[in-house]
Amino acid sequence: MVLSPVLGKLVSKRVVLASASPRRQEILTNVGLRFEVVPSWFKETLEKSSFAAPFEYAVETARQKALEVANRMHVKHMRTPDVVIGADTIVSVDEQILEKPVDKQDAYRMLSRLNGKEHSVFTGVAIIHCHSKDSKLEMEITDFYEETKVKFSELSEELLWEYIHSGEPMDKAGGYGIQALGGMLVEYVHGDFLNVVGFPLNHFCKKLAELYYPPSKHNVQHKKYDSIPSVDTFENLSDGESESSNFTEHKGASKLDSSGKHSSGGVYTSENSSGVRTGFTVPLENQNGVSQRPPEVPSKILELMDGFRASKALLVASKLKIFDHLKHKGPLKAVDIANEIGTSVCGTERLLDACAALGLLEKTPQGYGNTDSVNTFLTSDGEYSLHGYIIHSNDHLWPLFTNLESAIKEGSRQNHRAFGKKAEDLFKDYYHSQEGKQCFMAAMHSIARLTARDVATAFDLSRFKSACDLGGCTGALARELVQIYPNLKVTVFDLPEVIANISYFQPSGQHTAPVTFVSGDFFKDKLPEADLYILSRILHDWPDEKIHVLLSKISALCRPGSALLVAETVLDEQKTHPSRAVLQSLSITEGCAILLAEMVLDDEKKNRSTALLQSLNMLVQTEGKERSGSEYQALLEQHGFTNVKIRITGNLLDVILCVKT
Ligand SMILES: Cc1cn([C@H]2C[C@H](O)[C@@H](COP(=O)(O)OP(=O)(O)OP(=O)(O)O)O2)c(=O)[nH]c1=O
Repeated sequence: MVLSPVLGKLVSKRVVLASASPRRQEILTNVGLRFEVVPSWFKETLEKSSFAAPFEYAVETARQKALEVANRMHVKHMRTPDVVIGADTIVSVDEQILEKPVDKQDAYRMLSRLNGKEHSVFTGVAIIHCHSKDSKLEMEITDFYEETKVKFSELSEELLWEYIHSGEPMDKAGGYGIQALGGMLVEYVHGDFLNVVGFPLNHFCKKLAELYYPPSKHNVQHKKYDSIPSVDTFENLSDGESESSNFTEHKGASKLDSSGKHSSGGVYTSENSSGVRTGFTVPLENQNGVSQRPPEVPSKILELMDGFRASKALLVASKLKIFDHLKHKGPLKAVDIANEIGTSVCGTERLLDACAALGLLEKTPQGYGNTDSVNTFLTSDGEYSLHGYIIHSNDHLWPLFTNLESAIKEGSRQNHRAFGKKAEDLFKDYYHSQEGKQCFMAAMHSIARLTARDVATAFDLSRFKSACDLGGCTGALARELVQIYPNLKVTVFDLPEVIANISYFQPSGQHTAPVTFVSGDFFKDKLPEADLYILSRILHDWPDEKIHVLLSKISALCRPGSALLVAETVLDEQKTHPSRAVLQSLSITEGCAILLAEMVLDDEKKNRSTALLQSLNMLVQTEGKERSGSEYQALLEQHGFTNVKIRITGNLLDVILCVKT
C-alpha cells in the first residue's frame, strides 16, 4: 500500500479533528484515518484587514481552531491528544475574503460576486503534535495552505436564487458546495478539488511525509507556508514499519498513484484530459435504478460491534501489569515482556500490537513504550491511576456484563449467574474477601480521585463548617474538600470493613489537613452531625425505597440551612443527554446553561452514552439506576430539601446541591 507509510504514522496516535465539517470528516475517513471529532469553539472573528494575504487569515484561523481544542482537551477533559488537526476554508475574490453566508441575502451577495469570474479557494491547515510533560501541554505546530482556482459560468439571477433556495450555500465558504448542486455553477477547477471541499488531502499527506520522513539536508527547500517535501511520490517512503502498518485501505478510498495524483475508482472522479478534477462519480445503477454498490457500513457501527475486543485488550494488558513494566523498564520487545510476566511470546506480541493500534502504546525499533496518557492513567502507581477501576472492570463487571441479556430479560442483577452465588447485599458481595474489598475500594478510589476536584468546586461550599461524606470510602473526596475549604471539618462515614482498610489509600509524604473516619452502616446506625451531608455515587446503587430510608434519616438530622450535596451522573428527562430546558427548570443559571449547551455540542454523544451505559452497569450489579435531574429533584423534595441546583461538570460526575428548609 503506497500510502501506508505516511498515514500509517498516525495509526497508533490519538488523532483529533478539530472541525465540525462533515466534508473534512468524510475525506479523512475515506483514506482510513481513525480519529475523534472535537469541533472547535474558536469563533472565526480574526480581523481580516490585519492579514497581508487571504491565505494568512485561513492559516491563522486553522491554527486557532486546533489550539483551542488541544488546550480544552488537556485542561478540561484531562485527555491530551497526540495530534490535533484544524482547518479553515475561505473563498477570495477581488481581494475580499468570503466565509459562510449568514443568510440568503448574504449568500446572494457572495454568489453574485463570484458570477462569471475566477476566484481562489484557500484552505489553511494546522497540525499540532501535543505532549503532556509534568501536566503541562507542549505543542509543535505545523501549518500550510493550499490554493485552488475555480471559475463560475455566467449565471442568471433566477438560477442563483434557485440555488440559494436549495439551502446548500448556508454552511459553505463563498456560499457554494462544489461537490453537490454547486458543481453545476463551475466552469473549471485548477488545483486540488478536495481543497475546495474543505481539506487538501494531497498536501496534507506530503506535509506528514515531510514531518515523519524529513528530507536529507541537501534537499531541504524553505518556503513560507508552502514547504512541500522534496519527495514527489510516496513510494520511496516505505520503511520497516510499513509492512506491519495497521493502515487499512478502505473500499471507497481516494487513492494516490505513483505520480501523487488521484487515480480513478474511488469516491471521487477520475481526471479529465487537462488534469482537472471535475466532480463526484455517481454509484452505478442497475436497470431497476437500484444502486449496485452495497452501502458502506458506518465506521461507528463497526467500532461498536468490535468495541468489546478493544476493552478486553485494555483490561488484560492492565491485569498483566504490562503498562507498569513498560513504565519502569520500557521500551521493551515482546519477548522481554513475555519473559517478565510469564506469558507466551506470540500471544503477548499480538496484545502489544493491538494496544499500539489502539493508541495505548508506541511501537519503535527499540520495542514497545507507554504513551503519556498510559503512564498517567493506566499504570498502577500514578496519582490519577484508573488501574483499580480497570481491574474491577475485568474481574467483576466483565462477567456481569456477559449476562446482560439475562439482566434485560429479568430486569435484575446477575451475580448468581456471573459468580455462581445468590446475590446478597451489594457491598457484602464485594467485601466477602480481603482481596475483593481492596479491589472494590481501589476502583472507587480511582474514580473519586479523578472527579473530586470538580465535585468539590461545582458549588461554593465555604459557608459550611462541617461535612459528612456518607459512603466516602477511602476519603479521596474528603481530602480534596479540606484542601479547598481549609475551615471545613470532614468526616467520612463508611462500613467497618472499609474503614479497616483505608490505610492502603492514604497519601504518603503529603501534608493534608486531617479527615476523620467513622465506621457504621448508614441505613442502620446513627449518623455523625454535620452542616453538609455528601452522597457521592451512593444513590445510584439503590432503589427508591432504600433511598427514602436514607434521605429521611439525613433530613431528620439537618437543621434549617443545612445542605445535602449529591454527586451522580445526571440524565435528562428523555434519558438522552442533559438539556438546557431541564436545567433552567432546576434553577440552573443562564450562564451555566449556555456553557452546558456548548459542552453538549462537543461531548454530547460521549456523555450521553457513558451515562446510559453506566445505567446498564447498575442493572447488572445492583438494584439501583442512574436518574434524571427531575427524578433526583422529586426524591430530594419529598424529604424537605429545596432550592435544588444542578451543575453539569463535564466530568464523570455531576453535582446537585439542595438545602433543608
Ligand atoms: C467552497 C466550498 C466550501 N465548502 C465547505 C468546507 C467547510 O466545511 C466550509 C467552510 O467553513 P469552515 O469554517 O472552514 O469549516 P466549518 O465551519 O464547516 O467547520 P469547522 O469550523 O468546525 O472546521 O465550507 C464545501 O463543502 N464545498 C465548497 O465547494
